[in-house]
Amino acid sequence: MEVDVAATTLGVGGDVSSPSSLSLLCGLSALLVLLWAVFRAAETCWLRPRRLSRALRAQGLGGTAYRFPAGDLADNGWLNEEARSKPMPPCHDIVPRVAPHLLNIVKEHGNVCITWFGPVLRMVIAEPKLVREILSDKSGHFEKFTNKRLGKLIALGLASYDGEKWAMHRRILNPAFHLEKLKSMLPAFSTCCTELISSWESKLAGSDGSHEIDIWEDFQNLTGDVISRTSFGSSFMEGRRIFQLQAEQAERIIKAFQYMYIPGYLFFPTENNKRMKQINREIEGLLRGIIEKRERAMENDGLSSGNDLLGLMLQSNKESGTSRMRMSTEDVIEECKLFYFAGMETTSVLLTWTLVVLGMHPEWQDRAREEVLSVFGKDKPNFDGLGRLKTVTMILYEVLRLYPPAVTLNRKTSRQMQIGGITYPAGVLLELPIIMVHHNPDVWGKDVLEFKPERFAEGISKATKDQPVFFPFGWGPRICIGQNFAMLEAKMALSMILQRFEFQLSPSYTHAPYTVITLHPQHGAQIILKSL
Ligand code: HEM
Repeated sequence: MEVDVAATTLGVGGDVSSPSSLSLLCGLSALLVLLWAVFRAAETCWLRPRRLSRALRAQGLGGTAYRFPAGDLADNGWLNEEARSKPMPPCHDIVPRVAPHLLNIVKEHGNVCITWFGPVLRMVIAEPKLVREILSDKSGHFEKFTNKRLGKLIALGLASYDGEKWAMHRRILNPAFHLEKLKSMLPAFSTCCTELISSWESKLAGSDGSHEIDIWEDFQNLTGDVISRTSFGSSFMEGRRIFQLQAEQAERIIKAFQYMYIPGYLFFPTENNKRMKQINREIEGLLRGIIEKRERAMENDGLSSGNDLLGLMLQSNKESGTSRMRMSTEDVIEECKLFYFAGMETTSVLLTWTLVVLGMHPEWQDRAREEVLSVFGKDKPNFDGLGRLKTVTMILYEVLRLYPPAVTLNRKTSRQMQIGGITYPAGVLLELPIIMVHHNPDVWGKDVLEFKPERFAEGISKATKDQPVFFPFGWGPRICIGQNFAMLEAKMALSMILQRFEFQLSPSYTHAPYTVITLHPQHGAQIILKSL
């Protein structure tokens, strides 16, 4: 009998179901997968970045890897123990502390340069005009870059989509943020602020007339409550639970973030990874419950969708035409998750720095209070009055300039394109350090590091020498959808505080801004409150 040795060895033409052939097939497949994985890793981490780097360097661009201060990157982003323990004077020159890595690179290589985050190549673009050009995105060819797996654990939604999906979501969400709709949410804002004020008043009642308070935590609770009430109306208690879970999730994400350049890291069965997935499941379950309950009420009982963000979003979705032009329940869940992530911490950061800065500059605190009392007296602030607060608006803008909650923004080139005379291949990640643009003396003047709300006396467009380069809420088509919401909330809270209290920084306060996704006060924000 003749045996086809080659066919048998390879399992071709032989009995493929025999154990040895099967294991050979499995072995071959595993080898192919391994080869593919090695190729992908080499392509992503080595070949592609090097190709991009060569193309950019050939045009005269310089750069180096991020040089962090030596030491751990463990629990707070970029600062090591030594840098962390050093208090900084209460000045507003915070870039060396919050973005030393970017400052070093830009100092050495100029406002447009190459850098590396692990194996990932990024372009740092700190040139104000170019940042504006990129955010304006006239060509429509810039994309966001989001780690979709990590994003899913936080929130995907509007902020991470591109192209048609983004346009559809933005169109559906826009009506919920119109000023008229925000006006109807004002009672929710003032209810939450009243709760905060009452808790401060009761602390003061048991004291000798002044009391130290850490506003950082209080403002996070306030803005979390505002999002819960304005998003979910009567279901806001479930909203509160979501907000607690989201807060824990944010901390865990930060822990995971430092390992994210390891391929497949989120699949490792670490304690942190497992808990993040568990939290995400619980949040999604709660949100699905709230959404389905609301949809049932709208369909079966003919109830109106309500004037909260969820109701307005569902209503707008319903009116959006065919199902292809509508969001699915999963999409709505992601958008609700995003409201917390995009809207809670950013606004609490703004309020915190505002009180800290007004503690450093009591003359502006007095001016703001005078204005608030002249518009509202001791009455509850109303929508029209909040729109007339000029000094308060100037103060909030100046705080957003010096302490932008989102320190850097990012984009990706979706195809080859020219920016500032340089040709960028497709797929280049662009890091836009907003904080450096906001602290650039060439556009803001020599007094750039001083707190001078008067630079906004004639609005944003006149605050800088040339075109506006004020980007706390981004710019262009992807400008923050919640900016009016946030400004209204901040004005309401600040007005109610100024009506009742005066405050100064506590001696126990250490000025230590640092970035953990947004710009936090590292050691809290302790102020001393006195009743007026
Ligand atoms: C002081 C408070 C806030 C600040 C500083 C802020 C900042 C920003 C910035 C800088 C962007 C643009 C990101 C980019 O271009 O890459 C953005 C987008 C966004 N923000 Fe805000 N935000 C604030 C409050 C809010 C609130 C209260 C909400 C919702 C309740 C919100 C929801 C969003 C959403 C959904 C986007 C994505 C928009 C899009 O991509 O089309 N933000 N925000």
